[in-house]
Amino acid sequence: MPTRGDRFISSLADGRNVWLNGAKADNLSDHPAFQGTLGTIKRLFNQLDDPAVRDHIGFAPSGREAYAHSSFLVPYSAQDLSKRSTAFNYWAKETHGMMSRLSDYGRSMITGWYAAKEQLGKLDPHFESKITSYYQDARDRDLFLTTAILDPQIDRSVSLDDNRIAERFLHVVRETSDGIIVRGAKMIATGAPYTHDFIIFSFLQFDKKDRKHAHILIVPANSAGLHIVCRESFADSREQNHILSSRYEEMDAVLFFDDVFIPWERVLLYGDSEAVLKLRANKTANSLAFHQTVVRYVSKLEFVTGVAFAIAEAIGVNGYLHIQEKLGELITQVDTMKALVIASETTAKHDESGVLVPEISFIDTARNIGTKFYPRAIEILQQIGGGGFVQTPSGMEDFYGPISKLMHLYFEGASVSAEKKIHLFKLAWDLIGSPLGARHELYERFYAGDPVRAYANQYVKSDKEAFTDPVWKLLKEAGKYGSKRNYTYT
Ligand SMILES: Cc1cc2nc3c(=O)[nH]c(=O)nc-3n(C[C@H](O)[C@H](O)[C@H](O)COP(=O)(O)OP(=O)(O)OC[C@H]3O[C@@H](n4cnc5c(N)ncnc54)[C@H](O)[C@@H]3O)c2cc1C
Repeated sequence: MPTRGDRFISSLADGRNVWLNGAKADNLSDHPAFQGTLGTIKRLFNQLDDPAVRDHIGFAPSGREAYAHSSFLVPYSAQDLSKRSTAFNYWAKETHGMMSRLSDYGRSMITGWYAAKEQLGKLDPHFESKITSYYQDARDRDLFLTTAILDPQIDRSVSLDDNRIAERFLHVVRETSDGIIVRGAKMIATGAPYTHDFIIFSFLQFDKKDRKHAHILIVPANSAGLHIVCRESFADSREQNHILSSRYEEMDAVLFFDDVFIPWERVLLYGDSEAVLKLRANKTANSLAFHQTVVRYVSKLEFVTGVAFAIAEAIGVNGYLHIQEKLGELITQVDTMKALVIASETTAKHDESGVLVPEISFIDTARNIGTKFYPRAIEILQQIGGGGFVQTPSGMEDFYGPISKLMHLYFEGASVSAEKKIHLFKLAWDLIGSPLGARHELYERFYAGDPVRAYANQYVKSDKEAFTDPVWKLLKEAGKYGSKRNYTYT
């Protein structure tokens, strides 16, 4: 009997248009660009049917025997929230924080919209029934989801008032009694080649007149006219040399919508720019989804820290003060991120529908600070390993023969054999110097949106008087008691 993972793999043979290196990639599970990653996902999916671990990752929805992933669990209690967190943490640990879009992010967004359906139902009379049936379908059929939110990077200095932009950003070209037809493009969808459905909306600040661009859609990956255009693959099947690239290449893609039909039941909102902005900003969905990103991030920082410790020990530099200072800095990163996760969970509050929502201000802080932590962590790794990363040969096994003895002699480390040291440095190079490693640094800088505007937004959204009142109060008191001059503050 096929396993859940097998069913996931075979479901991808559904006629989707995945483009790689100028050609259509048909058999994804056998394709060198995808097979390692699909093997990883298959293993994770199978865990949901393994009695030894499934309770860490999933739950049995009422009336069903089969487990669903806990990203579909609507949290009403601290226990539910902790179950979600445990599930995110479990898959993140299994993949060393390197797979950011195992669909638990997209699934959490759908779960949030479903959980807040009564409030959100005010935006559109059909929203509640659409999101309810989609949520149940996605949960019970293990649908793999990802988001594609950004509009194509053509010319960021102009807006929809420019026709060149308006025509290329995703918009509705026709409405029929069965649905809408959309044209345009979206960047970037991580995990796109093996996703079932894309959650599509825009970061644009819409005007009322932008109704054709204002929509929130769920688009099946095999929709006719949809092209999934992948970047160059960073997968490398040489497991010993590229452990991370061989199993965690998530793939990013641009989506071309060449007149794609979307049935009304998958059009969550359309035409009302204000309603779209409200749904997009929904705190319940955003908190549940963003919570996953931060839990995942902790695992990644822990992994980088582990690699840094191992490198420092392997070459005997861990006794130097400045190395210890840098290793200590990595621990402060891990602890800061963990503390923010704990803070977001312990200060969670119930929304109007009784859903227990993690505190988003701590999550925003974690996502923002994370854009600086990861590049710094990689910099520390470089400072610790120095030239060791580029002296590493292809692998000891390639050198069995006349210089084998010399290899063992000269590649030996302070505390490890030459073989172990080479493996460790190759793993670290995959993290800091391979195409996959470079992509990860970019990812952590940008996945949560433009970091500059995200930081600025924390100021814009803040309760400014809570900060400035004590300042004015102190000045007022000082004027009254501490100065001969007569200040008058109003
Ligand atoms: C590896 C990777 C994977 C990703 N995966 C996904 C995904 O799965 N789903 C998804 O939806 N998105 C994904 N993203 C996209 C991500 O959300 C965007 O990269 C991010 O929001 C920044 O947008 P942009 O890349 O279009 O940069 P731009 O908005 O084009 O910004 C480029 C630079 O110009 C500046 N700039 C541009 N416009 C302005 C302005 N108006 N005001 C001030 N400064 C400006 C920015 O500060 C930045 O420095 C991914 C990104 C990366 C790098």
